Amino acid sequence: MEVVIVPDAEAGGRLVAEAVVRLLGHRPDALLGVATGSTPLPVYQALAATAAAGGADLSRVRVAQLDEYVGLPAGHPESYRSVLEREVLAPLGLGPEAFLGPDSTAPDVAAACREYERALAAAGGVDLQLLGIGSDGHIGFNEPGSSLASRTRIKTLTERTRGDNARYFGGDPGRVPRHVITQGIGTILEARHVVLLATGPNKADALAAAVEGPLAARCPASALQLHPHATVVADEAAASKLTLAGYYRHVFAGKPDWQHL
Ligand SMILES: N[C@@H]1[C@@H](O)[C@H](O)[C@@H](COP(=O)(O)O)O[C@@H]1O
Repeated sequence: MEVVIVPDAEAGGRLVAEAVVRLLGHRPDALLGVATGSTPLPVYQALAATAAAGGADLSRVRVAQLDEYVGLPAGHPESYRSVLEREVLAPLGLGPEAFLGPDSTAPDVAAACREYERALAAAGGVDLQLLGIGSDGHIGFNEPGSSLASRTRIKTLTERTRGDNARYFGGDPGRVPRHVITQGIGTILEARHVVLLATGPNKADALAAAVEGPLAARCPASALQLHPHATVVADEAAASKLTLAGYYRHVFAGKPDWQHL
């Protein structure tokens, strides 16, 4: 796992956007796995700015959803599909044909999860998966205790995650859906490159457990230790509890020009 410590969220966004642009240079129709939450926003903003300046052709890129609430009506402004339409598809100039996601309003949600797995495989798999990290170490909506081999399925949110996400529901954790669909940890690990972003002091404990703790279902993000091409991009605050931070900085500072993220 490569750990890159950046001065702030914007610098992290630029770095990851550069990796996406490089990927699109040799795979213009790459399938980009996109996460919601506040953390990846600087990536989407940097990508949109690069495209607007003529530095990237996003016309053929495709995006795949990581997770979704269950129980919100189609088109609800806080459904992750709506969020991704606002924060990713619209700024990148992509239409609905570029989008892959599970149907969380299907009468048979379990079948919709299986169907989404099939759709991801039929699309050739995810080339680069962007991830944030929950304060409890979750990735996607794989809460602590999730099987490290799990596939796309229904999960129940912890009260902590409902509390963290209450800010999108008028501050009321009771309005945050209890159930969600998430790509499984096994699904996420099939992406060819996984990039986890972490910013802010409230991610420091989770990030330390993910990067330097034991591989354990207790911290779902620790599963990235198994991935052959995983990159962690963290700001100083999120990286503040990494005991090997000095080594990570040393590695990145001495990285050969030809070796990209
Ligand atoms: N399901 C999402 C995750 O994909 C995201 O990583 C996490 C952190 O969000 P934020 O980046 O806003 O801290 O929130 C939600 O629970």
